[in-house]
Amino acid sequence: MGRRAKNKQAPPESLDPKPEWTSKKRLGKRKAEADDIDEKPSPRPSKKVRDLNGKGKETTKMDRSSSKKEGKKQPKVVEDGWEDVEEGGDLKTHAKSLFDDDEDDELEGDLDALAFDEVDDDLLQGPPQEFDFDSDDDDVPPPVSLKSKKSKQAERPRKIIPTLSDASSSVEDEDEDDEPVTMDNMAQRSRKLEAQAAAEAEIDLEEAQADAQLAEDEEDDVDMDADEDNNGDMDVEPFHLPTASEIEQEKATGGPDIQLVQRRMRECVRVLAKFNRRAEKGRSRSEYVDQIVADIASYYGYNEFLAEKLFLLFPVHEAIEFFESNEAPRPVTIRTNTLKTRRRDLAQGLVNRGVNLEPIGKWTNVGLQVFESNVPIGATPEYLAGHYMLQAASSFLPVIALAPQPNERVLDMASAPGGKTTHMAALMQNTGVIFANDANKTRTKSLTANVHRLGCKNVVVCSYDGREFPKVMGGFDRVLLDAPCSGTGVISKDPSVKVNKSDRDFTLLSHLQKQLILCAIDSVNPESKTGGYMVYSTCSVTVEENEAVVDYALKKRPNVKLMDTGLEFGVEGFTKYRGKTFNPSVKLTRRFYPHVHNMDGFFVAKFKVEKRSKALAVAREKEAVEEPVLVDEEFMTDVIPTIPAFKGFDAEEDRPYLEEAKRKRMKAKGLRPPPRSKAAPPSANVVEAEA
Ligand SMILES: C[S@@+](CC[C@H](N)C(=O)[O-])C[C@H]1O[C@@H](n2cnc3c(N)ncnc32)[C@H](O)[C@@H]1O
Repeated sequence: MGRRAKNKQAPPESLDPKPEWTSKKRLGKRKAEADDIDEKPSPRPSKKVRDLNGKGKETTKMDRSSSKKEGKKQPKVVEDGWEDVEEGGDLKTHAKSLFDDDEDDELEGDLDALAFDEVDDDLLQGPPQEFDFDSDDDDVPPPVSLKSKKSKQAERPRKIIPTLSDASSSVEDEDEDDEPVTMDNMAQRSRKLEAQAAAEAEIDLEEAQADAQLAEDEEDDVDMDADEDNNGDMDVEPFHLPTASEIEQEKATGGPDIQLVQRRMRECVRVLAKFNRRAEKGRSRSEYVDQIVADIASYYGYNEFLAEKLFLLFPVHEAIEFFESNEAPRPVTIRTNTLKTRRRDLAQGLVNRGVNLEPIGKWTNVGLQVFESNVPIGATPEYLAGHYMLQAASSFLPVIALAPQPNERVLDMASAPGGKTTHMAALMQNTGVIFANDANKTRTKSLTANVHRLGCKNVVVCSYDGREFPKVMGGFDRVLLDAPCSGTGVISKDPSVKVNKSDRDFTLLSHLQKQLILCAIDSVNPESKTGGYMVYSTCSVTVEENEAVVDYALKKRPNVKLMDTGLEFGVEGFTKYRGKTFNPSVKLTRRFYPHVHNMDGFFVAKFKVEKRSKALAVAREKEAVEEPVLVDEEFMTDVIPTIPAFKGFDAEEDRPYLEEAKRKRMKAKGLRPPPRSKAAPPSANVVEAEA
């Protein structure tokens, strides 16, 4: 679809009130059918996802408000406490004062000069090349106007596992959402939302307690499980996994019925939660896992390989939440370009055009979340004047973690189309120098366009393979490697990821990422007076693109260590994953998930680079050795039992242990061990007695 078409406001969709799940639809084509919108209005409120501003805002907000705000409202501009803050300042302090009532009168620049009374959408869209809608994951403007998101939301499949939080999808919020956000009511609404957040926290606590109670009740409820349906009714047919021939038959008849798949997923979740009690006799855990993965793949339209890879990242119940969240769009967010304006002024200008927006949250002093707009948000005069960048909230994170300082020398190793480069330029107040590199020359065009549009004067654009650094240049105070990745964190934006990634892609990507991360580290000046940092990020959630890459870097470069990212939220990185153990410090990395943080899936790791020295290498090696090593029980026989007051080896005493160890080793190699000698085999009791 061309850009023009993408930006055009979609005509209102008619929503047939026929319940979505009454139709006997077959799976597979569900996402592709245009008439789905008519057929499947969501029968209940969309899932509420906790917003990062801590206000408990819901993604459904856009839906509700969009229908209410048809007229071109021109809210009057008032002094409402949109106190803007210096980029790079103390975020926490500024966050506190974000909605204070003292107004900063000093206006920089005059937006009126740009103000258009009537905005002609088509005119504003202009020729395609004027806008950077390049395919970068982070900085893609909404493909259609905000209003059309409404129909996309309505398309969302019903949740498989309803949670308590769904029930609390607040009715109370609706009154508030009826009202457009204006400069008048913004501070007041913010306070209200914060109160709601507190209430939500309480609800969460109650939910957790209720869950705990439920778990306890389930313990006592042994016999009921077998015949209960999801509503607790006793007379439904007990669930059984389909046999191979039943599956064959399903395939022959065009795939399973959607309701059947839903029920099967629900039941598999239930069984896997308490396998020993609920599984059918003779069925293994892996059979249930295989079934639920196959059903997830067909229900949500993934290839089975990726469905399994993503499924395994989470506890079963949470995995469904993750897949669900990929079906809903993330909030549309913009980043104020503080080189040209202040957030308050930008918000004022956009509100005047009928844009419904709010600050994203306290963790950023430049982000705005757009709920609804009468004008295409990627083509307002403010956009064209470079006052903001359309940018996913998640893509602010690596820049915040890197925290580039004025007058530094910075490398953005994979930078197109420049969302993060231009953010860094703003934090550096257009001082110092940023080398914005991208291997893809074509993509550097949109990077250059953004650099110009946003008025960044400290950026040098270049196009090398990142693996050529630091040979081409090095000695940077800070380096950002926002690595090329599979995009498993941005599936809601690019659903093609669901089917176009194979095992080989992940292997190749992980390999490239490992090469790039070493080059990024080596490009840092360890003697930098102000920095010496490297941030690695991806918009993917897979372990091989994230923790495994970071762990590899730690192993290969003893002169680096992981640091706290400084980000206020996010889930700790994995230190163990499916039999792999990573350096314990990998838990300092941060993961971000759509179903938890209501932003794209993302990963951020921050490294401090020190001077290479032999002593450091030895120290790191020692640290690594001193870490507890998990040994498979199979090999435990090689370990000499710890005996208090150990007085040295006694060959005769140790013989049974050594013999036993030898027997096990031989068995492991498939050899037949010799019969045991007459000496008693070692046992814990013997050791204790001897001790
Ligand atoms: C996730 S995108 C970067 C997004 C960018 N940081 C931003 O915020 O706008 C990854 C980029 O890596 C580039 N890339 C791929 N392989 C590369 C390589 N070997 N060296 C440098 N850049 C590469 C791609 O062209 C792509 O633009």
